[in-house]
Order: sequence, then structure tokens, then C-alpha cells
Amino acid sequence: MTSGGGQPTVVVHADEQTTARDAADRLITALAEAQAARGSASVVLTGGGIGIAMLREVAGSSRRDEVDWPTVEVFWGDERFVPAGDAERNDAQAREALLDALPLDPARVHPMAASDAPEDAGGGDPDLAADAYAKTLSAAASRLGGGAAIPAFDVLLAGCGPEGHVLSVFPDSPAVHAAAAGVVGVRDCPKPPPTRVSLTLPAARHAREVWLVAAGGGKAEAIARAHGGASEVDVPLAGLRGTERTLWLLDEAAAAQL
Ligand SMILES: O=C1O[C@H](COP(=O)(O)O)[C@@H](O)[C@H](O)[C@H]1O
Repeated sequence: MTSGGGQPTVVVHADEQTTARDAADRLITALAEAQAARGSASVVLTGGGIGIAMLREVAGSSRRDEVDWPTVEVFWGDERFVPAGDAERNDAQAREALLDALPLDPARVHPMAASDAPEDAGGGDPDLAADAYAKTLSAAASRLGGGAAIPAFDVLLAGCGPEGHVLSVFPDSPAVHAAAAGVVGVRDCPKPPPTRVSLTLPAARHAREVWLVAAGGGKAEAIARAHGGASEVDVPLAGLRGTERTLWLLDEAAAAQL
């Protein structure tokens, strides 16, 4: 196990499905342990292929009921700024894969605003959506502990792109230069859809545990560069770490250049 500032602990599995299954198993354990230790648990979800695959694994797990789901707080690390229910939205995909099947308390599920939300809820402009989510996080921080503005999330899940983006923080973009722990509107993303909302890297670093879950040879170079000491401006993955643990769950193809 490695502390927040150091190198990540790397666990390599044979393939994507095994990686997703292990991530799901670990998430169930981490949430149940957080509830036992602190009486509550919080998770920051990610989108992406394996991010959603691991949620399906939680849904199908025989250990699913080890978690007291009504008291779990659910957040997102980034969101695609498209209308509510759009299949591109990370929250829509997460609901379909897992959340709709759980007895969650809707008041503890915190999606980012959709593009068609009312303006006072963050609709119409990703910067307004970012401001609205920052308020959501600040209110949660006073309930869950952490800084004044960002909760100390128990687990923050992240995928990564082939160029090393995490959340919706892309290399050498305005978001990666954001020094404050907060939420930003993101425009002109190289990966569609181009408009998004994202936690900044300093905000993600408030999480106790940060887990990268990644599969496929397309990610191998970025993962190796982050592991090898690249700057977070060049490879945002390099700046993603937790205060207590940074864990990379990879398949063999994603780990091939380590
Ligand atoms: O656009 C996004 O991409 C990343 C990675 O997705 P993948 O399909 O290449 O695994 C994801 O982590 C992020 O949440 C999402 O918005």
C-alpha cells in the first residue's frame, strides 16, 4: 500500500472483465468498511467503458447487500453536458448499470446538472453547472468531513483516456491548469461530447482513496508515462492521487508498458 503522495499500488489482471470484477469487489468492501468505521460512505463515480462495466459487476455481485446502500452518498467526478437522460451522460449510464437497482436515498445521489436543467440549477452553461456542483460539494463536505469546500470522499473512481485524461481534465487544457480544489466547466474537449463539467485534480485529491480502473493497450503509454513521472499538465493521470491510497487496477494490456 502506498500513501497519497507516492507511487500508486498497481494490481494487474488478465483482462477487462476480471479487472472490472475485482474493482467491484473492492468497492463493496471499501464502502462496507467505511460504514463500519464512520457510519457513512461516499463514492465518486466515473464514466467510460470499464467504469460502467464495474458497476454492472457490483449489480451482479453476491456481496452487494454487504453495503447499507440507503446511507451511501454518490457523486460524479465528471459529466458530459448534454440533456438529462441522454445516453452519453455518465449518470444515465450509471443508473442503468447499477443505481436503479439499489435502495439508494435520492437525497444522497448527487448528479451534475444536465444542459437542459433550469438555469438556477446549472442548466444552459457548463460554468453554471460547475458552480452548482461546487455548492453541492460544499454542503456535503460539512456533513461528511473534509475541507470547507470538498468532502473527503471514501473512494473516487476514475478511468483514463489514451492521452492520459482523467475525469474531464485533458492534457494542457484550462482544466488541468486549475489550481483550486473545485469544479470547472470544460469546453472544446478533444473527446466528444465537447462540453463537460469536471472536478479539478486538486478536488479529486481530497478523496481518501483514488482508484484508476483501466483496460486496453490504448491506455498503456499514458499509464506508463504517468507512472514514470510525467507532469500532470502533460498526462493528467499523473496528478490523480488519494490522501490515503492511490490504487491502479489494470488489465495486462493497459499495464504492458510499465
Ligand atoms: O469521457 C470519459 O472518458 C473516461 C475514460 O473512458 P473510457 O471509455 O476510455 O474508459 C472516463 O473516465 C470519463 O469519466 C468519461 O467522461
